[in-house]
Amino acid sequence: MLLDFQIVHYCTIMVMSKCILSWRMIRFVIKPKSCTIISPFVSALPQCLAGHHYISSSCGTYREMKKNFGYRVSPDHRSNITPGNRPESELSNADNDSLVLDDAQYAALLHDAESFGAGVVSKASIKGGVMVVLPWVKWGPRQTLVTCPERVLDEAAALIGSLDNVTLINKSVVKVRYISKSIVFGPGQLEQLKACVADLPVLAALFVAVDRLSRTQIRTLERELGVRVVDRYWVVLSIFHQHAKTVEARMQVALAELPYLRSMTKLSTEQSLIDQRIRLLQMSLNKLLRHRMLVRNRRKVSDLPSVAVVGYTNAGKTSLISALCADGSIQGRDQLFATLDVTAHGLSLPCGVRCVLLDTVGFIQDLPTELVASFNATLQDAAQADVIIHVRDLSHPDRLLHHTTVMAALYSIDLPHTTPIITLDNKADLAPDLRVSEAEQPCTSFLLDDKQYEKSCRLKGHKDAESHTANLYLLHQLQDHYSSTPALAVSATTKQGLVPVITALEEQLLRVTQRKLFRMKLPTGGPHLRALRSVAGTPRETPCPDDANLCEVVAALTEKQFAQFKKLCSSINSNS
Ligand SMILES: Nc1nc2c(ncn2[C@@H]2O[C@H](COP(=O)(O)OP(=O)(O)OP(=O)(O)O)[C@@H](O)[C@H]2O)c(=O)[nH]1
Ligand SMILES: [Mg+2]
Repeated sequence: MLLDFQIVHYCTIMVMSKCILSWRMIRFVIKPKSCTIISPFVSALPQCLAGHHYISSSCGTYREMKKNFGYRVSPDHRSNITPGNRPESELSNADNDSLVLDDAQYAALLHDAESFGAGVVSKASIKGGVMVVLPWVKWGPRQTLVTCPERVLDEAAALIGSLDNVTLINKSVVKVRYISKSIVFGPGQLEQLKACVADLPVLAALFVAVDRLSRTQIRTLERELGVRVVDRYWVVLSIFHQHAKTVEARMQVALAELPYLRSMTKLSTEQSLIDQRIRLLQMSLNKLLRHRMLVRNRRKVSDLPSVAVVGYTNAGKTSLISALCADGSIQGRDQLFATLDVTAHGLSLPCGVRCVLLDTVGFIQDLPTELVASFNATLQDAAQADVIIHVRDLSHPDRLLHHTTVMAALYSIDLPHTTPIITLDNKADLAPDLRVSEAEQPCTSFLLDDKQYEKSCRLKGHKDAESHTANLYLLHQLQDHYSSTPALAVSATTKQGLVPVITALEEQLLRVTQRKLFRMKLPTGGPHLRALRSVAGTPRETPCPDDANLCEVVAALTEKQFAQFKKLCSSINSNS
């Protein structure tokens, strides 16, 4: 989990630039050893939900949701789902779309996919005490200045803390000069580790906190130390296993597991069996991808904007959604990757526009590309969101690294540079002195466009530079980017700073959906008001203080909706 030079270089290129490079091109050009995972994003939202406030709890039966959203709601939310009141006409419209999988096809797909990708890591799960060792490269191009070993070690320990049935019994940093393909620690360090392991008789496994260990490295360490050795990829996969509730999430985890298992076996029969399972699983996922795309297109027609809430794991995404939607049933948890199944939550903005907040899986630094690739089906949904809310943990000492990781992940999914990103510094209650003065600043940023990218390509020269100087230079670039990104200070716990967030969200949604705010006075309960409701959902209505028969209405309308409303009004006027 070292943020080595390559990664820093990669992140910086991403942060300072990007957009004309696709993810594949970036991999080709700079060969990052690892990257960041963003996970199930869903933006498939049906028109029929426009009249509901909380999508996760009141948008129809579970079956209907699955059919119309293109994904399942988290099981935690199932009990909250009550029969909805979708008009029949909308149901049949949706069902007529023969390209979208129907309920039975969808269930069959998920059933097959689940059996192709039946848990692998879970079979070899560990129970008991775990010791964490972080090999830290102290000098050279692989050195990182963005974070420090203690903080990286803390994150590794937090990963262990997020696993059920496992307890952390020891953690330490071992400074190394380099990590070779077969050797992680030098002979002296290995001897020290042996002594340490011998002193811990209850030890179930040793977690070597690097993103990925080779089969040879694992074998050598296990032989020398006499204890099971796992790497960061394995630990994250195990957390995913334990936290993934829906079949879709499990499918994607399985797709990440199988190549891992393949790399750990030498037997060709086992390898070909795994290859076959990967192919079948990939086919199922491709079908799911196509299905999602169709449902997403349908959503575009439905005019219900989506907002992807993204951020580093444990930054407070779920808690923020809970605070914004005032929904106590959504609970954040102090665990890494607590959210692994995407859920959608309806939010009514003061202007009357409804949008959907998508709670997503957190990002984390240094995860191998296979894990990212396996989540491709849902990554694409993130790129389609109308607005991104980036939640940062202001109280975290590694906030610069977290910010970089998330930005790199957003670039990697080819997020259009026109998509507004509202950055929030959450947990401001824990760090009251930071960023407070910046609350008044504009709070939206965008990814850089192609021209800006080209301009920033001067970074090329730094490959040749002295590694430490280059690392320092890159660190400064990252710091500049971090501090120049406008952000709003909030606290999901104390609800401080939520009003500016709503205002910023409203402003961006009106802009991206090309709506304008109209204020008018209409007769209370009259046909004009009904006409407005029929085109604009639920506009904001308040009784008029100077006339009891009128109400003041604020509605956000597109040009098309406004023309419709005008037409309806003229026919009402001509009839009366
Ligand atoms: N003090 C404080 N704690 C917060 C705040 N927001 C979230 N937390 C806590 O931070 C922890 C993580 O919150 P979550 O909402 O689960 O974070 P997340 O980003 O959804 O995490 P993952 O789903 O695991 O990626 C929980 O213990 C929350 O109670 C905040 O504003 N202030
Ligand atoms: Mg969460």
